[in-house]
Amino acid sequence: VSFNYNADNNPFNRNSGNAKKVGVLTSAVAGLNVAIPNKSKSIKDYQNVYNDIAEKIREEDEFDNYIGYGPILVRIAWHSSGTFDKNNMTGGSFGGTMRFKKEINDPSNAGLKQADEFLAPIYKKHSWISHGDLYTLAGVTAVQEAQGPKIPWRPGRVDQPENTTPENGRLPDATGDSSYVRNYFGRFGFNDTEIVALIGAHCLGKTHLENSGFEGPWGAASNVFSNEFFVNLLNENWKLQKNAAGNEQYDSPKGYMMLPADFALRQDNKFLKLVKAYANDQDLFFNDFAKAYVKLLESGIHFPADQKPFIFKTLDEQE
Ligand code: HEM
Repeated sequence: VSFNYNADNNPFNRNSGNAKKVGVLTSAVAGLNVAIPNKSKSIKDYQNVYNDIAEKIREEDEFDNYIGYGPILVRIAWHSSGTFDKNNMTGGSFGGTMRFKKEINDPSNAGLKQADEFLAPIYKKHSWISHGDLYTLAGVTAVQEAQGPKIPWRPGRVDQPENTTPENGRLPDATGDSSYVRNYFGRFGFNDTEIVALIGAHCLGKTHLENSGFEGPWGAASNVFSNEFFVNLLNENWKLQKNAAGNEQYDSPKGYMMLPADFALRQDNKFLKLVKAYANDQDLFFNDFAKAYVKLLESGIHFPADQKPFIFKTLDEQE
């Protein structure tokens, strides 16, 4: 693959017309955004950002009835990446466009302003970092600090102007069935393993009536990253019922919930096989999740071959 500065001859390049102005290197072949790591920054600088996010998660542990900010940071990292469309190479985490009103006000992003506000002082202190790097690094920090797997992470996303903000409506519909879910993630090029592993992130946090029209947590340990989502999906006694907003969700006697799109993983034989494998083997889940999450956060971005990923230490490992 060769790269050049002239984005104007690439019909798929969303920076067409202003790429020269903002100085972004783009791939003439694939339409990928090329990461430009800040040469004056080392892993130490990014570990400092990681530590500030991690310490703030610890300090503000009362958020959302003591679930804390971890889950909502994982969600903002995923939603800032989840706008990617490989068919026209638009959207994704590269441009940091979640910082603009149009994207943060997408009904699918309801509630994520709280994550943005949480990150504002971190950005103020480390204002050399791009928004795309900050949102994705926050998602990496949150998974690791919740005792999840190590997530190798690469910097170099570059803030893009407001007119590159993708249109609303690119995030998934929680009422979808298994073919909807498979088809939706096909837009990123994800296979069944990647799809099922990614949705296992629903071990974290909860749904909120005021955000999504659904209510309740997926399990008991909402701020610990584990395979509990899969264990509960298989073993709880689920009942489809209408919630207070009039939307159908699956509820269990223990007070857990599943979205129709979560439950779809039980209703398709190929998905179900993976659900069982992850319920039986947390290490397998951690391994597959880490790979798929990296791919999600890097959707639409080309990283130069010599750009080695950073692996951050957790706060516990630094004590
Ligand atoms: C079919 C795909 C998916 C659907 C339909 C879906 C839908 C939802 C919905 C409706 C909520 C509740 C939002 C609220 O009411 O506050 C939610 C929360 C969440 N989602 Fe997903 N999601 C999907 C995939 C993912 C993926 C791929 C990840 C991450 C890798 C993820 C991570 C989370 C997390 C951590 C929360 C909890 C946020 C909190 O506690 O505030 N989800 N999701």
